[in-house]
Amino acid sequence: MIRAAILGASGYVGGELMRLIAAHPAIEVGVAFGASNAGQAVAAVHPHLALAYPELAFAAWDAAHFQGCDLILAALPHGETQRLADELLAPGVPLVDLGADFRLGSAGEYERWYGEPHARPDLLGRFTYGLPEFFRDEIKGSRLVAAPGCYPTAANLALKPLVDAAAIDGQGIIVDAASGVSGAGRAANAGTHFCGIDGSYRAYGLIRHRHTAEMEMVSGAEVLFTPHLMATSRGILATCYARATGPCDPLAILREAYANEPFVHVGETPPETKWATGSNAAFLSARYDERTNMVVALAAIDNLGKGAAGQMVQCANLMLGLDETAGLSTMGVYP
Ligand SMILES: NC(=O)C1=CN([C@@H]2O[C@H](COP(=O)(O)OP(=O)(O)OC[C@H]3O[C@@H](n4cnc5c(N)ncnc54)[C@H](OP(=O)(O)O)[C@@H]3O)[C@@H](O)[C@H]2O)C=CC1
Ligand SMILES: CC(=O)N[C@@H](CCC(=O)OP(=O)(O)O)C(=O)O
Repeated sequence: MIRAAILGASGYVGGELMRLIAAHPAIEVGVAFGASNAGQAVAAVHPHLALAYPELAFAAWDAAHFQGCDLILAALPHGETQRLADELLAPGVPLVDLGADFRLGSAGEYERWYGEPHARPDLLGRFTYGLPEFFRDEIKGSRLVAAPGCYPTAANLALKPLVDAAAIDGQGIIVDAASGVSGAGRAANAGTHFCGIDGSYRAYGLIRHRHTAEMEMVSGAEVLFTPHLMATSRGILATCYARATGPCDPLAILREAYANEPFVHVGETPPETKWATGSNAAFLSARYDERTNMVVALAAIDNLGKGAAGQMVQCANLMLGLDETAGLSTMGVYP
């Protein structure tokens, strides 16, 4: 078995990673870092994992724990992987980072969108962007992968084939996407606790949400992105609007682009977030409107699945030469 070290194991993504790895045929948890809960049983923070990890406890941060690990999976707040970079790279084992630290192409772009200078610009060029549907071969040959998170994954899956086929204008694309509250991480604040979200629906991060950068970098188009928070635990639905370059069949373009993709389903029915819950699946649809000459393209994923932990496992499988789908489900939990 490949032994994985998990950073941020006490977080929502960390918990989902451990849930997936518990059922993975070739990967097991070597060490689960969770400094704030060091010494406590994993089940004290993730009770749903009690049967899967009856004896495992969270470890305090210590790079010595990497000894005997063959894979590092980092699910830390952005900034943390830059800070720990030397220790994470020292073991020389594959690293999948889900934070935003190494996703953008340049230190300038990082500073522009994250509002702080990049601490390790020397390493930026060494990471591959971990969206397998577009960068599979590069991921296979990489030791360092920066996996994208939920909003950019959903938007880019819906948009990139349409931009590449020149079916839509690359200027002025609008992405409205709604996220379940787990997208904001484990710690509640006034905006994310029950009373802040129950029975309500709101936009946030207007004009300058940092995920705009990854949407533009991967799709190659100009994007105006508005995230929304919906009163559910999991799920992302991205609804993308673009001016068509002429009459087109966007559904056919998406079907062809993803015909051989194990985790992407393209269908006529507008997708729902619930279809993807607990899985690594992405459900897409699209339409052309003759009246307005616009295309609308939709993507639904589980923010913790294809938008986070599932994506990390899919990348790790590719990097390790395993079956890409190992340990990952294509089926949501429904109803
Ligand atoms: N939630 C989601 O749907 C998605 C999240 N992401 C990204 O994945 C990463 C993890 O997200 P998520 O699991 O939701 O986050 P959480 O806040 O739920 O968990 C983060 C974990 O990181 C650890 N940590 C280490 N250093 C710090 C620090 N300086 N400040 C706060 N926590 C720290 C904490 O554990 P401890 O203190 O015990 O070390 C904590 O449990 C983030 O970069 C996030 O943006 C990306 C895609 C989707
Ligand atoms: C609902 C919610 O708050 N979502 C988060 C996105 C979390 C995430 O995916 O962050 P990274 O991909 O940058 O790691 C947000 O909008 O900031």
